[in-house]
Amino acid sequence: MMDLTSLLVSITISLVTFAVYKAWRKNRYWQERGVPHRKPWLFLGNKIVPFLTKKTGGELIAEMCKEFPNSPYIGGYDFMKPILLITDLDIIENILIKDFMHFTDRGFNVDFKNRPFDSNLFLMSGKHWRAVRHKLSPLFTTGKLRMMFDSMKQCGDQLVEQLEAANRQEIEMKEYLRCFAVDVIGSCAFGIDAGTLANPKNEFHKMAKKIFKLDLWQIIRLILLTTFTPIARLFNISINKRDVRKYFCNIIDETLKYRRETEFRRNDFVQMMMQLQSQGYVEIQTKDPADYYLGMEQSTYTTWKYEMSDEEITGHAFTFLSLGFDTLLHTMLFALYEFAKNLEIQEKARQEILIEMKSTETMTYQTLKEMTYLEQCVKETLRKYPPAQVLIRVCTKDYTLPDGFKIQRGQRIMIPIIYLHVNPNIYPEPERFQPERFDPDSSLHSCAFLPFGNGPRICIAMRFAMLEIKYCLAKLLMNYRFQINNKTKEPLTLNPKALLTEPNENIIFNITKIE
Ligand code: HEM
Repeated sequence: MMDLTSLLVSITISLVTFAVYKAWRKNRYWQERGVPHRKPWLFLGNKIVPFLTKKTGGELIAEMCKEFPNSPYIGGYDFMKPILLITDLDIIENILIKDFMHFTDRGFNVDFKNRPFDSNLFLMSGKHWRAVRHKLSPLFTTGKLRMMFDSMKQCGDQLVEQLEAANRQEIEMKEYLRCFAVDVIGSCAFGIDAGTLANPKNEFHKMAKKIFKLDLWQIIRLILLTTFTPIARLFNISINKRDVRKYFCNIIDETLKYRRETEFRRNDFVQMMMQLQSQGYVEIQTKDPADYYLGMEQSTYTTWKYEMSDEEITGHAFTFLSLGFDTLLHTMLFALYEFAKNLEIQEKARQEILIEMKSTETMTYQTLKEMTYLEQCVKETLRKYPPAQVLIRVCTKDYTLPDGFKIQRGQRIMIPIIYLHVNPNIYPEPERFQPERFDPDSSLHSCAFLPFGNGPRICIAMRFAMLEIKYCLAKLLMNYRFQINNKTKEPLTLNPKALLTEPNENIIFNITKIE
């Protein structure tokens, strides 16, 4: 009779053999469909955790795309999940814009019903996303941006005051820019004076910095949420760190309570969301109760009512906060770096700013709008250093590509922004910083420049982000000249441990005050 040890050994061997066979079968997915792909590793797919390499996840994906320059789409494996990478601009346009109804979601599976504090437009799907997007879009109209501009200006004045107080010629701008961005979003999202420019060591700044800090547990959480979604749901995994969420939720709760009790009003996201909440529910007409609004072939309509709760307001305010500084801070930092490397471009941008400022006492929303060359410089920065390196979609309704290839419902799609933005066929000499690429009369494909995505799921805060970046750069260029200090280690590389694009090296500037 077989003893217990032999039994356990045979069971283990059988299980391992079965797992290896399953992984091997999965790894043949693209081969069986005739889609060009790089050979995956067993269980790990193509994405060897960026921690083990010196490249970011996006750079690894771009390398794969470069291997097949003539293919409009490429197969890849995220662990054992097949992903389809799209590189052809016309197909991208169809997916993001024209045939959006087949690709409405990003494929996260977050349980918002039981975790309203995790409410995050980026992660939402289907009818829930549509209702919330509809509710939140009015937060970013021109009128609202003009109102927020005043808060930005106060922070800009403080930024220059702090730089003057530091009175240094050799400076790392990163922490100053972070404090500026944290104070702006603190003011615009919650209506509070976060005070980080005045006191960079305060708790608000400490917690804000932690949001995007990738530790091992955060990486595991992200892998579970993106690749093993049923497990994430089963264990009620949250994308946010517990202490960070608790800290900011308390602030927002207190703000809501205070405003209700005192009827105090302020032009910020919290206030605007309270107003939207008091306007009542959004009614969404959907055709198929099983597949919500994607079931276009169904003939019966159903109505779904969506109302925003206090917990959701907190969740959205927290989302705005978390997305509202790392993206902006690094774009401003990379822009200053490029200005410091390209002194003629820096001077041209400064002259434009000074000319626009001649006819006005202080900088206004309108003056900033007239600074078109500065805007081109920001766009060129976002081309070279897109904060998000890929766009994500999931196929929500079966779809056929122009060549007859069928994308099945549930298929995950990635659009490698980081590859498109340095493709020499789209942008000749991609390494050069050349704001002229974005001249108003240049004819770029609608999906060649995607730092904010495109289509109905484009970044909801794009105009807010552009406004803040332009304002901060204009304020700095008016007051200082920037050059690279030779202690900066070049060429710059990207930090493989960061979720968003950021430099691995400390960028040190020599700054000179303009009298
Ligand atoms: C330079 C700054 C920023 C960049 C480059 C950026 C980029 C992006 C990108 C690439 C997406 C996905 C778009 C798509 O899938 O098509 C996105 C979505 C989003 N962004 Fe931004 N973003 C920036 C700043 C901000 C700020 C400041 C906020 C909030 C105040 C914000 C809030 C959001 C939200 C809520 C979404 C989800 C939209 C939806 O799914 O409907 N972003 N952003």
